[in-house]
Amino acid sequence: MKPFLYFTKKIYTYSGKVLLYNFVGMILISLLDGVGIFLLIPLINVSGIFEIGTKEIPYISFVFSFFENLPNTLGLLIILSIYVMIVVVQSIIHRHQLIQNAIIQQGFVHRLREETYCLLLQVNWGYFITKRKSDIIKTLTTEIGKVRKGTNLFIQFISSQVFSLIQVGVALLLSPKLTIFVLIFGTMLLLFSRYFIKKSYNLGKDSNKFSRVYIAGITDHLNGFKEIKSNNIEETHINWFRTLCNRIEENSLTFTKLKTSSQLLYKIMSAILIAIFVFIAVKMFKAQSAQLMLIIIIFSRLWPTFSRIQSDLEKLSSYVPSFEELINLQKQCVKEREFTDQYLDQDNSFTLKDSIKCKDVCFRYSKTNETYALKNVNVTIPCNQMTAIVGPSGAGKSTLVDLLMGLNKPEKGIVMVDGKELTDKNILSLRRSISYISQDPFLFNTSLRENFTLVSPNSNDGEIWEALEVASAFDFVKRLPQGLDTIVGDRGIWLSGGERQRIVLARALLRKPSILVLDEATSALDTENEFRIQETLCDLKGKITIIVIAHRLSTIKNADQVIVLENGEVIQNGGYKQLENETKGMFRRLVGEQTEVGI
Ligand SMILES: Nc1ncnc2c1ncn2[C@@H]1O[C@H](COP(=O)(O)OP(=O)(O)OP(=O)(O)O)[C@@H](O)[C@H]1O
Repeated sequence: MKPFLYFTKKIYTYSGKVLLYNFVGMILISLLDGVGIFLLIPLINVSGIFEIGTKEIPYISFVFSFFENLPNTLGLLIILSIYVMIVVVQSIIHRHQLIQNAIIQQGFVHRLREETYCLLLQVNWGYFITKRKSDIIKTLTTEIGKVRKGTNLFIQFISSQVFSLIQVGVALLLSPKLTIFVLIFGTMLLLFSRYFIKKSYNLGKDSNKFSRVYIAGITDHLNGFKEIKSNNIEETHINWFRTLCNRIEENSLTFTKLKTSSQLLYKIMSAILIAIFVFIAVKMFKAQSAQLMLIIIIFSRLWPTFSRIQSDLEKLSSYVPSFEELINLQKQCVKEREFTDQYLDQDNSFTLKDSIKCKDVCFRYSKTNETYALKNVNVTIPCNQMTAIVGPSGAGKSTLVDLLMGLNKPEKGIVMVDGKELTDKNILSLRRSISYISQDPFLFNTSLRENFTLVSPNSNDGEIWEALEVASAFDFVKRLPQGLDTIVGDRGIWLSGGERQRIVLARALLRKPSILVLDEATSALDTENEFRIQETLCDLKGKITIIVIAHRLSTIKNADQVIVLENGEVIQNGGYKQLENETKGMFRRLVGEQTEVGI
């Protein structure tokens, strides 16, 4: 119940009074439906199919006697006119209500998507890397869709409960004993149906689990498509897929069986009860036609209500896991939010004037993990110079860079920017002045031009070509038949690794950053292009601050400072030449190894 109230409150906050009008509309439609049914009694009387003694029907018998006193044809015409009017009014309200409902629902789901997506983009990096991307995609697509359906069903459910209450009230006026009898049996059956509701919830949970495994699996397989093809392991993946699809099919069939079983049970119970009741009424209490009519009307209107409640509750229960999943994601995002609103409007005109410093910095990815990724790190990155970070794989190079950019926060120690501690107050300004290129250069699946303008919206073609020139990408882009309009494929797959790296470098430079961070960003370049990039970086020295992580040491020959990391600790720090001359240092060993293998 709680998750539904949570989203109903949200839908009300979004739509306001329109939701209430819609709610009233739904009740009105049901009421008119009820009135239409009651019209049956005078209709039967007037049409002369058979005579119902309407005087025995309490409270409303005067309405029926009004028709009885009219000439037959006139009575019939009036009743049929009222019937047509009711249907027309009901249909108009229904149409209006459906349109309003669609507007509210679409707007609500739009809001919900946007809200969740914004929350997601505001979480801290540490939390994000613990989440599986496919799970997030699933919540943002499938689960939000189910939440929309579930919320709509819940609102309909509540409105039909209001109408049921009105029906019960009318039925109590007409025949209290009979109504109480129906209510007692109905409630007993509803209690009995707890089994079905619980089962539906569990099936809903299973269905969510299967869809999570399904989306995650497909994403993994598509990402590793080349590995699958080149290692000829398609069969293994097809088998995995087949087994999962079988389980999804089974889950869906089990749900249908459950739903139909409960409905079957209700229908059988309802037929047996009506039969018993009519038999007792006719044979033992010699009920008159009007009373019989009442029994049939009350049963036929009230009993399906219980059946509907039961089936709605089952459906709603199957949606609960989706509600829980979305609420959990939103709550986690709020908890893991990187900044509060007050820090989002930071001045973006930051330029590094002195240095970024790490003072006694310690960091580990999880508090439960004993190993620190960085231990007592003390380094200074001077402004407008080139600093290289080197070390064996897993030494902590990327972790250190993430800390310098404020993506990770130190567990102990501080990071200082121009003498001020890096906190929520200045982190965004710092990041706005950084251009970062990762180990795995990423391009959006669109044209080259759009890849530039998405990052730097005000740049024109001239500036883009300039940046391409600086990044040694001018010639190859010029040769492409579509030039800047070339589409690059998923993550830029239609370009070679080296071409991708040069485009990403050009894109980073186009932003005219104050700090340029390259995390293994030139590893795929050939010697000629690497040399040209080295020259570019050399030209940029003195104008911007450059931080380079590189395994290939030739890339960092021009570095002003080299920081050598091992097992999370800084083991050497100094100029390239200085460290090369330290005979016992790791750096000299690394240089030696690379010279030997000719890197
Ligand atoms: N998200 C993470 N969760 C847990 N541990 C991590 C995570 N990322 C990195 N680590 C661990 O932190 C240590 C440092 O990793 P980091 O990526 O900084 O190394 P690196 O020097 O950049 O390595 P490489 O040169 O291979 O990229 C490694 O032991 C790694 O296993």
